[in-house]
Amino acid sequence: MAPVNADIVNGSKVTSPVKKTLPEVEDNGKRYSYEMLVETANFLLSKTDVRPVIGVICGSGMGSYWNEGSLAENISQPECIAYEDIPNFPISTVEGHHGKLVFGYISDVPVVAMQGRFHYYEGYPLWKCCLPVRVMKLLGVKALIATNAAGGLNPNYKIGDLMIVRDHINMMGFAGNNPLHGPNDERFGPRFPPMNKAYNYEFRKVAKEVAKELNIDNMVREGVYTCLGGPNFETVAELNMLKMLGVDAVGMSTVHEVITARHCDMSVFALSLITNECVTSYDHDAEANHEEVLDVGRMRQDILRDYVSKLVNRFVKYLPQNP
Ligand SMILES: O=P(O)(O)O[C@@H]1C[C@H](O)[C@@H](CO)O1
Ligand code: HPA
Repeated sequence: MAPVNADIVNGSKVTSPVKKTLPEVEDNGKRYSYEMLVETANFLLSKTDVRPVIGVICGSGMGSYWNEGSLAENISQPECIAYEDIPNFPISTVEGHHGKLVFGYISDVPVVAMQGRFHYYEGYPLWKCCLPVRVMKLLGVKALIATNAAGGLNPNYKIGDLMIVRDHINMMGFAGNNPLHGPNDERFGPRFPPMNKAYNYEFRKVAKEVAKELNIDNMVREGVYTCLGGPNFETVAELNMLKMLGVDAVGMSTVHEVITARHCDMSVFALSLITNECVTSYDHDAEANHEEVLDVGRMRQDILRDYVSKLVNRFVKYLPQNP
């Protein structure tokens, strides 16, 4: 029998979305202490003079790469630090997620942006996916803006719409998989944090006002997001179940980041870009795919950049002041 060529499948060259080999993606039960994250934060503070007050996580195709016109491109005086150069940081493995922290200014507000996030399906445990959120907290960040690409389950949503996240359903948490699972360090937050005000009311109100000012309110919705483990897209039966539960948009991120941010008392705003229609009927031919997700991200990058920039500018006045 001829030896198997790992690069060739069904006669064609494999174009794997994994762009980097993972040295050790498993956590092996090892958790990072508060002191290790302080070390990470101090390393970053020694590399830049920017003292960010807002953190932005760029979702798939939503500034997760450095593209002319993207949200990340709109950061002025940018100082980039690759994840692989940051002590204790994971690395990005997903196509369209660059793997850099960008320090700089949006609308004159000091920010730090993640160009590329970490997903559970990459092999990282949830606490490690959310490690950057805790690092942001230690850097002095007071508010998190998490963006994501998501499938539209609400039948009124169209591809290219933006959904302000009003609330989430933590499906993975129902099965006991939670970023706060394990020993609690009170220096970050309480053992039992509330989640009924996870998505800041003022931020959502302002976001709807800004949508009107930018004349994009016809494409801005507000709804409920859920995160599944991925990496496969959902079955028809799964989507119909989620629809019955009141989910408007389905993705593979954000929920655990928001839980981590709220645990350490950061204010949160989240925005989903509807990149595809969720297929809820067996008669439907369409199949979800990552290329479409990235394409819609590119299609909406100008609107998203302008929207998030204005939001940053307006959110500042709602940030908690130092005691
Ligand atoms: O990082 P986000 O949540 O924006 O990425 C979504 C979920 C998967 O990673 C990917 C699927 O295309 O897009
Ligand atoms: N399902 C899950 N995650 C996604 C989708 C989807 O349809 N689109 C973009 N990310």
